[in-house]
Parts: sequence; C-alpha cells; structure tokens
Amino acid sequence: MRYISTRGAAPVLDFEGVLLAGLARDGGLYVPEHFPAIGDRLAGWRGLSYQAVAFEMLAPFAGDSLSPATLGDLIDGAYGSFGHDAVCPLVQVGPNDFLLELFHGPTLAFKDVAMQLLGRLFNTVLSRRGEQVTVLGATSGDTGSAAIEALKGLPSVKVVMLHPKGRVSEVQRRQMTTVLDGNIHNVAIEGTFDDCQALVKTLFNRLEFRDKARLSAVNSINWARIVAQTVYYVTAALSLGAPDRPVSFSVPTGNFGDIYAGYVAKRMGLPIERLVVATNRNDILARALRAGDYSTGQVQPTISPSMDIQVSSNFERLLFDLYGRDGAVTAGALAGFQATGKLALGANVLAKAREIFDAVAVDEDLTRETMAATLRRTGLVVDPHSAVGLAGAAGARGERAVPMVTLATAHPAKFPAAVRAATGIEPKLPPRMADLYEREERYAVLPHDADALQAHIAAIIG
Ligand SMILES: Cc1ncc(COP(=O)(O)O)c(C=O)c1O
Ligand SMILES: N[C@@H](CCOP(=O)(O)O)C(=O)O
Repeated sequence: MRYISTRGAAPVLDFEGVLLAGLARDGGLYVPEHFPAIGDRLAGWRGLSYQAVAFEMLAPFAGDSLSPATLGDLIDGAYGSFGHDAVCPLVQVGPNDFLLELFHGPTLAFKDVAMQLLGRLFNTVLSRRGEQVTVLGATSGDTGSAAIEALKGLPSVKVVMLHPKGRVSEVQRRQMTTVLDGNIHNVAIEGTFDDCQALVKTLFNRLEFRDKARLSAVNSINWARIVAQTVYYVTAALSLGAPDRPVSFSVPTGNFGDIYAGYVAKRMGLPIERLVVATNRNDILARALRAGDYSTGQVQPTISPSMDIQVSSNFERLLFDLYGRDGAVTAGALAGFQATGKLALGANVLAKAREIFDAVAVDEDLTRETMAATLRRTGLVVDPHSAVGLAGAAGARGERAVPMVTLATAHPAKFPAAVRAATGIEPKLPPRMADLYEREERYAVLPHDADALQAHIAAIIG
C-alpha cells in the first residue's frame, strides 16, 4: 500500500514511512492511494475475536512493512492490556440503540485502542532501524495520556506532549503529568487545544528543525491511528448483523479522527447507513455539514473538554475525497481557510458529504440531561462526551429502523465533577489509579509561541 498527501506535493510513502512521518512535508495528511475492499469478506469474519478482525483490517494497510507474524503479535500485545475480553464491548441501551464501550484500555479513553498498537509499532520499527524519534503531540486530554502510557520508558522515543493549560480535567492532566519517566515531557500551553495543534503543525512545517529533531506524530495526523480505529466499527457492525444488515453510528467529535475512521470503514465496504457527527457547542463541524459553513469562532469551554476544538485536523482528509482527491484543490482550500478562518463548501461538495453524514450540535444542558436520563433509563453512568454522542443519536435518528451505535469514548471517572453534577453519582477511578491525586506532577508551562516551543524541544533533545 502506498500513501499520498492530501495536498499532493509530498513524497509518496509506504506504511513504515507514514507511521514515522506524521504530517506530510507539504503540510497535508497522508491517506492511502485506495481503500482496500472488505465487503466480500465480511461474512467470513463473523464470530472472529477483536484481535482477528484487527489483523484482517490492518494487514492490507501495513503491506510489506510488517510480517504477518509480527503484526499478529503486536495486535495481541496491544489488546491483552484491555480490561474487557471483548476489547470494545457493545451494550444495548434501547430497543435499537447501543453503546460501544471504547474505554476499557489503560487510560480509560478510546485513544488507547489505537495508541496501544501505535506504541508497539513505533518500538518495533525503530528498534529494527536503530533510530530514535521525538514524538510531538497536542492533546485536549485523552490523546496525551494514552500516548504517554503507550510510549513511556521506550529508549527510541522522546515524547513532548502539549496540553492547553487549565482546559483539561484534573484526572486527564494528572494522568499525563504524574508519569515521570525520563522520556516524557509535558508542556502546558497558555492557549487552547487549537493553539497546541497549530504549534505542532508549525514545527512540523519548519523542515530543518523537523529533520534535526526527527519529529514524529501520534495524533490522528498519523494514519496508523486512523486504521486502528476502523476496527471497532467493523466488530460492532458484525455483532449487529453486518453485512446483511446496515448499522448507523453516532460519534462524539472534535478532531474528526474517530468519525473519519468510520468513514474509512464505510468506504472499504462496511454497510454503514449514517455517520452522525455529534459536537458540543464548539459546532464548526455541525455548521459545515449542515450549511457548508466551515468557519472558526472562539473556542468555548464545555463539560466535554476533549472536544473543545474548532479546527478539526482530519476534516482535511474528508475534504480531499470530496474534492475528487485533487491535492491542488485541497491545498488551495486549506490555504484559504488558514488565512481567513473560513471555508465555504460548495453545493456539490456538501451534497456528497450529506449522503453519508448527519450532524448535531449538543449544548451543555442537553449533555447534562442526557447523562441524567441515561442513568434513569438504563442504570448506566456515561461521561459527558459519550452523552454528546447519545444526544446526537437521538437528534438524528428519526424513524429509521437501522440499529444506532453511539461510541462511548471515555470512562465517566475521567470527568468526575461533570458526572456528579449531572447524575449525583461520583464515578470511581479503578484501584490502580486510586492514588492519582497524591502523585507528584511534572510539567513545563510555555506561552503559545512556536519559537519558545522549538527552543524547549531543542533543550530536551540536546
Ligand atoms: C473522550 C473523547 N471523546 C471524543 C473525542 C473526539 O474524537 P475526535 O477528535 O477523533 O473527533 C475525543 C478527542 O478527540 C475524546 O477525548
Ligand atoms: N480529543 C483529542 C484531541 C486530539 O485528537 P487526535 O485524535 O488528533 O489525537 C485528545 O484527547 O487529545
């Protein structure tokens, strides 16, 4: 499999290349040249374990970069650390409504599903090549802790993880900043997640520094993240009758990575009827998909802070397809967006997107009401992000008879204050994290300034 940039002007790479490259050198994101077809094989995957489906999904993307035996071992190692035998279990919450629990990994958020594999991929590939990299990442809370957990202690990787100061939950911050391994460097940026993500992209686009520091990425910039996240769409759909029966998904969305993984699964032939983009009141994606208005505003803090995002990195990958995979057109549109903060989607482009996606923006009151109502109806305590997804499912489903699966993206104990306020219940961290509030924290604080960050990283790598 070969990978091309959404902006059409970066070297074509293989899987190992995109794994280590992060952002393409033309500022774009890597995508596969084509989406491998799985439609004819799906029926044969019924009854397979999560790990076996993961192998089938990943193998065509990995191509010759990994032997089948190595890929199988990495997958088994990644999902052996999960707290549920099914890895991502499906729970029925209504006559035709389901929750896909993605939070049984070590840091209690869906990011573990991809990151546990990504950490092992980095270790294998870098050890074989005898190389070291500096992973530069941005997080609104969950990517950071999952990446740190997956990469801590690896001799071949230094991690510099940026989070927006004061804009992640205390549990999220402590999950990152209490990891004191020598290769982990947390930085609180005085700004928003968008500022953190823009800093990451700025430093990747400083090619001389990028090469000197050997920058790599674990955000969903990295194609390996996306492909690992396609797997749970397939296992959920198979459990509900695919390929004979279509399924819809509601996905709490911020950086558009998770729902884009669902789109990839659909493009590969998984019978997904609708993909519902559920946002909090940072609703740029809902506006884009409803009215063609992809324009940023001020980031507004919410009780689902991991989705307090305006500039959704992976939307570029969708735009690339909507623009007929024309890199020059995509690059032009994104350059305009970067300059003005606005991008109008033309009628044709919008119509193509709406064939697949619905979009619902969920306000704070509805998020809280959904947490309370879910507890009353089902006895389940859900986190605010998953509640946004459930509200999105309710807002989009109409009378359709197709099963609707909402992605439950985080454990409620990551957001105890919001959960307690909405439900009166104090969700408990697992015993292995019981002393999280007593552990020593370590992190630097930097302004939203690319030069300051570059100097900070230069000092780390020496
Ligand atoms: C708990 C949680 N839910 C949902 C999201 C949104 O996922 P994505 O950014 O892939 O759209 C995130 C982070 O992005 C998250 O941490
Ligand atoms: N919500 C995310 C934001 C980063 O998203 P990613 O999928 O691109 O890593 C987070 O938790 O950090």
